[in-house]
Amino acid sequence: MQIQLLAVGQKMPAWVTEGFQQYQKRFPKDFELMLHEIAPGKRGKNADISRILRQEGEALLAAVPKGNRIITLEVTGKAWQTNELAEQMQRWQLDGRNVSLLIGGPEGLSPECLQHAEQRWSLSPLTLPHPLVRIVVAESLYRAWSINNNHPYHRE
Ligand SMILES: C[S@@+](CC[C@H](N)C(=O)[O-])C[C@H]1O[C@@H](n2cnc3c(N)ncnc32)[C@H](O)[C@@H]1O
Repeated sequence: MQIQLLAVGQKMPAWVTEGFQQYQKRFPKDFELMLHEIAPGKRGKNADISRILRQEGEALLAAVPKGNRIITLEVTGKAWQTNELAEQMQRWQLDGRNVSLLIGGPEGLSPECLQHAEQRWSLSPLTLPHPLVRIVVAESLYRAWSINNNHPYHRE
């Protein structure tokens, strides 16, 4: 299966790119984690934030391949424990569709993105900076994958 990580934010510092790739490269060929970055809107002095949010949301949704399961990353989403995430991953695989995980920009995700979500995933009750979110997501997915595949990465 393919998991597409769709994130608002480009031109990340090297530590973010390296951190994400550290985990991305560990997945086998039949379980691909792909990153698709969306350009953030320009937030000038008098920027119309609701318009920017809507445009970022449109760009995110336009990048989702038809039929994918959409899961939004939200502070107020469901906080899965690692074994629960591993179970979710098994369900996603049985379902046969690929998955798109949506990460918002500085003001979060647009209402349209939230409406399209089949599931909402929270990593923590803390609001995390969006560059960090993609790394934590990649590591958490890799850990869940390792549980489902009896790989020694995860230890109880
Ligand atoms: C800087 S945060 C946006 C904060 C914004 N005020 C909000 O409430 O959504 C950028 C993005 O990172 C993701 N994010 C941040 N913290 C998160 C958490 N604890 N769990 C899941 N996603 C998180 C969300 O997708 C969010 O849209």
